Amino acid sequence: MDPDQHPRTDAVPAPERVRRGGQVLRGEAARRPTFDQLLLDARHPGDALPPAADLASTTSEAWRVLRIQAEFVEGFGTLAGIGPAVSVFGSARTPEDSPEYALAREVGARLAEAGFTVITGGGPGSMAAANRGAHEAGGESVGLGIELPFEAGLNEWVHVGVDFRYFFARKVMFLKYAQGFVVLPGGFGTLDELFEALTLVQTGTVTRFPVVLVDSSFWGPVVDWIRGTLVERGMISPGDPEIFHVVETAEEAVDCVLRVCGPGAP
Ligand SMILES: C/C(=C\CNc1ncnc2c1ncn2[C@@H]1O[C@H](COP(=O)(O)O)[C@@H](O)[C@H]1O)CO
Repeated sequence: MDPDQHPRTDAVPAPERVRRGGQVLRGEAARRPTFDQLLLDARHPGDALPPAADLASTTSEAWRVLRIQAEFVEGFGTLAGIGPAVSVFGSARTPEDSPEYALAREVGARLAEAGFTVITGGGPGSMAAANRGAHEAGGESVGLGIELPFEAGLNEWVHVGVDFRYFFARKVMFLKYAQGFVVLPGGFGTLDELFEALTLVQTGTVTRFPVVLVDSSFWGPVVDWIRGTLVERGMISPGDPEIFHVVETAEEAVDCVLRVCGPGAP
């Protein structure tokens, strides 16, 4: 179904103005679902079209494939020249006056000083802090934004930004252009990005890829569960917890990245 003809979503109140790729939507039109919702959310009526609408629906699905392809082309084209990079993940909700924000900012700065481009989700909170740190340290700051049902936009510290419509296309970019991940305290989004990275290393899809968790007071219970329950119940191999490293400070995080994948790494 063409997004222009799609019924609006009631998931969130209509914001003033949103962007959908090249479109700018205002008022009631801003309640239309995002491209990712149209693709993935089974509640949308496009999934239960009557037979007469099948042809139109099929044609529209085919066009969607091209839009997805275009997203990869744009991402590859924009990021191809960025040099050694580290992706930093963390909460979108981190307040600017919090210790977590200061930590993310220092991580961004130290990564930039070590010669890494800093890639984040381009949003607010810890993402903005890491981009800000990289910017302030004179480094390169990349934001891979995502179109959400509400207006978000790239934070002001992003030098090179790409706005994605599809989460899965964006996730490929985080990984393809980074030499490692630094994971700060965060919620579902951060956990999703962490476990994706762990799975890819575990399955040998990516190798020599440091995954560094910062702040054991936050990550401790997750790490205990992984090292305890997951290993004891045979859900992962005893060596799998070695895929990630837990550190306390921004300095240790960058040292750890350099140890695993830096110029002098084994
Ligand atoms: C919640 C708010 C804005 C959300 N905006 C986002 N912009 C870009 N990337 C995002 C956003 N929200 C989540 N992400 C991705 O997930 C991670 C953070 O998620 P968490 O659940 O907050 O841990 C982050 O690394 C992003 O890649 C308005 O404040």
